Amino acid sequence: MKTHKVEVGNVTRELPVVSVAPGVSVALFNMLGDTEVTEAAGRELAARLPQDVDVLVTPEVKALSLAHVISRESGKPYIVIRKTQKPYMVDPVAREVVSITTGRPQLLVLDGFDVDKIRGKKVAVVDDVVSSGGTLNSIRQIVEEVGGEVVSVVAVFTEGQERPEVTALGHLPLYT
Ligand SMILES: Nc1ncnc2[nH]cnc12
Repeated sequence: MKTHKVEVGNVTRELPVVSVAPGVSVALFNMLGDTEVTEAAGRELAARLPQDVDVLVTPEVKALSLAHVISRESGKPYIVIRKTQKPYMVDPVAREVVSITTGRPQLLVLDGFDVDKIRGKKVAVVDDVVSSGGTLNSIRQIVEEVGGEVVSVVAVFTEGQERPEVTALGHLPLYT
């Protein structure tokens, strides 16, 4: 199988290059279950986080453990944007986004319970890979709708096009 070598802090990995749509392949980066990479990436990104950030916001599920490490290292709390609306949510705020890895529309939902933790706050969005920017745009809309301000975006990798607004540890090619 074709692979793509990456370095995250002092850790290296060979990412498998997999097809996600006809004519489109990605170097698949999945931190789930990879303690070493999650810890290395979290420490590196926490060190790059602007001081004035109040709260981290992350989409479930692949970036969740990364947000935990950045939170622990920086002392900033984090909020998780869910992919499904739960019956226990109070006045949820939702946006749809098309995911590059699934090709299907996906829901992003902020529990109304978390709105007060974002309103009037400076937010850093935490993600594993920023590719098309669709997830990022939807999260930005949700944050702004509830009165927060996205002042920083941190991700382990950007992918495809250059994204100077994203603080990342590396860049992945998009194979088309
Ligand atoms: N290369 C990649 N690995 C994992 N998730 C992704 N989402 C978009 N691109 C990705």
